[in-house]
Amino acid sequence: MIQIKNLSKLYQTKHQKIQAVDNVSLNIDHGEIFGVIGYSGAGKSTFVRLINRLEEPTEGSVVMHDQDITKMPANKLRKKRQKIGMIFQHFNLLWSRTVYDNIAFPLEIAGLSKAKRKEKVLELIHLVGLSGKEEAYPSQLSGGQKQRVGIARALANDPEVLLCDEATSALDPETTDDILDLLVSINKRLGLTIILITHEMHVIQKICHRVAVMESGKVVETGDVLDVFVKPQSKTTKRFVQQLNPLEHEKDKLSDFINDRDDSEVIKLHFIGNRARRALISEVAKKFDVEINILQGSIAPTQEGAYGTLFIEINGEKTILQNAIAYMKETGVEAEVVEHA
Ligand SMILES: Nc1ncnc2c1ncn2[C@@H]1O[C@H](COP(=O)(O)OP(=O)(O)OP(=O)(O)O)[C@@H](O)[C@H]1O
Repeated sequence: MIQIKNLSKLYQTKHQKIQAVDNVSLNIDHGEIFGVIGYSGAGKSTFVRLINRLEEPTEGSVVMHDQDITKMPANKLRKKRQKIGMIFQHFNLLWSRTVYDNIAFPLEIAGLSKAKRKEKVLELIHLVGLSGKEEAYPSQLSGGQKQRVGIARALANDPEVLLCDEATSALDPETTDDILDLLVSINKRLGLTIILITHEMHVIQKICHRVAVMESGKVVETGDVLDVFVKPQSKTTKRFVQQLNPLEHEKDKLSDFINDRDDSEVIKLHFIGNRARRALISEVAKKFDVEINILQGSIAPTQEGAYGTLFIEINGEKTILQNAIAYMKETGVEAEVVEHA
């Protein structure tokens, strides 16, 4: 487990003090994919760099497998860092070295023999799907391939933790998905703990088990990804969740499709996990004397199951309508009545 306690970073420039990370405390479990999301300037990069002490904290501690990283002397820290892999938005590859030599680099530093290096590098190249590209230079690779090299290099010394600093932000959506799939498969195959920072909720939705939302250096919300999606508490989290369903915050757009009769209600349904498979709408329509108009909906897979939202307008006699809504709530599907214009 990684225990982060009261971690803070204050930058003091000539003209101002910036509290980049402000008293952050988190526990990250072994083998989980933990996401940190925030807008630009929230303190995400600083936070992730405090974990491996690329930045020195002003206060607080980072305890990784019972070792306090913040108190380690330089030589011990150097050794420990070999067990903390890191990948970056702009890959940070050595441009004059081939794919093979980039991946071999951390193994050279760790003092592995040439034969051992070769064995490990070829295994990693296979793992990240770059077989055949051993002799290519970074300039001859696509963005996704460059990041695969970055991942292989980060895994060279069998790390306990992989830190990902906006690792997919420079990639197109399709390549982003490929890299995220690769991270999930590495997490499963190697049981590797992954901490990733991002400003995209899609990344959190697709691969994270838990998420922390950062704002002005503080963690304003944290929890299981599905819980945070269904019941976002802070304003910032709500904005991030809306990224997944951009139409949702444009409620006035919905109103174009609403009949808005006296005997109608607009309901937002949240389907979580296996409940997303239930044919709830046809069930309700058969069971109750109501009419249901589907306004809009979306569904997204997460690591903990599917998460879907559906906006419906439901018409019927008042008591029947209330009974139908109560029935939907009883099934465990979150149903909230939406105020509309
Ligand atoms: N070396 C530094 N010296 C002074 N201020 C810094 C330094 N690094 C970061 N900051 C400031 O700390 C705050 C947090 O920056 P940080 O890069 O951690 O945020 P972020 O959430 O990663 O944003 P982005 O996604 O834009 O990189 C910002 O106000 C930034 O200007």
